Amino acid sequence: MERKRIVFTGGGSAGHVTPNIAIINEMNQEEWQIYYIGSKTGIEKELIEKLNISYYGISSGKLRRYIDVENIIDSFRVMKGCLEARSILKKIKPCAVFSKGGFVSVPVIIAARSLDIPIIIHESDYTPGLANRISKSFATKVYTSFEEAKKHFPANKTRVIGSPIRREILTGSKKVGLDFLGFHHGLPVLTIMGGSLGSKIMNETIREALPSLLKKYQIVHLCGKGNVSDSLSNIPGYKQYEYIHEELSHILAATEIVITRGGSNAIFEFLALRIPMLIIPLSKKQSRGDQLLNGRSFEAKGYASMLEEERLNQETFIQLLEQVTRDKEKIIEAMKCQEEGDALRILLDEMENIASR
Ligand SMILES: CC(=O)N[C@H]1[C@@H](OP(=O)(O)OP(=O)(O)OC[C@H]2O[C@@H](n3ccc(=O)[nH]c3=O)[C@H](O)[C@@H]2O)O[C@H](CO)[C@@H](O)[C@@H]1O
Repeated sequence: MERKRIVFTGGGSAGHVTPNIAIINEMNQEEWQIYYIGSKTGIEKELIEKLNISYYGISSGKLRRYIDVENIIDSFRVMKGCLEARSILKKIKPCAVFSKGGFVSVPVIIAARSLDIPIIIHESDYTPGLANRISKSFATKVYTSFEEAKKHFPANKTRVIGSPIRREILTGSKKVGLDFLGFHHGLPVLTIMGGSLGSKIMNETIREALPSLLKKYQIVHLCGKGNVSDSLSNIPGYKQYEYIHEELSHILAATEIVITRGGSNAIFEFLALRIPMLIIPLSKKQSRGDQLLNGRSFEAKGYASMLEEERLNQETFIQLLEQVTRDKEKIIEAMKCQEEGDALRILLDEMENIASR
């Protein structure tokens, strides 16, 4: 029997790829032939090629919210990407394109639309990114993680489902995590995730606070590419990694508190794992402010405390961390009251649905 064909797209940072990985890992490859269209050099290429599925790299331009001469060059790259995506899609003839957003998805969506291929998009953030704002009118179906994001999309084709989380993230072992880290049971584990790309300001603040933090915690620091500090590599109770792959589930199973950027996928994973969070969102100066809104929403629901980057210093950081440590049980109780949907199942059913039409 011929396999059903589907194309995934999304990239630029891991947050636009890990939900795709969650779905791909659940699809039976004897029934589905899965393809991925991403950029030629982005993180999606590295993460997807590990899965052993066909990967196509296309030209793509950065989508900027400000005026820049680079925008002219990038608009040509996007046009080139559209033509490349169109010829790939014509060859594959998929039953649908699933997009997680990020700038590389735009040419793929435009090409899919021009070929009348059904398009499903998922928006992870409180407000849509530029790519999904462009894509929304072309989409057949839109899914969102946040209830509050729904109003930005056409009501008749939008559904709130939460975040599709990699199942393996939820099945880690504390013992394996502690063994991997070389940590003991005596002090709680604090994990720091500065977003999939790391965060300079978070890295600096944490490293300055290390002497006092290490009296109370064992620390895992996911610090982003090129940010491992050799001078700190032999400190007992402190482990740094640029990016963690398979071991993440075990590290999180061993984690008591997490300090994180406000990236949607990460915070939904911590919520599902009931790990209390201190969220330090990317500021409005460096982004459209989506992480601030994500963080505020989680704080209002009692899942986290939030510290805005402008207020971040040693004192506020330690104070807020102590607050989360004190409120840990209360936060976990609030997390347990969250209505649990199965976003992954809903998306898999949707794909079966489209393929059977
Ligand atoms: C700078 C930027 O544009 N950030 C955006 C990006 O964040 P970013 O790419 O940081 O994405 P998220 O925080 O949403 O997700 C990161 C993903 O990477 C995984 N992970 C991370 C570190 C690691 O060592 N190993 C690992 O597997 C996490 O478990 C998670 O699944 O996409 C998010 C979702 O649209 C947005 O909310 C963010 O604003």
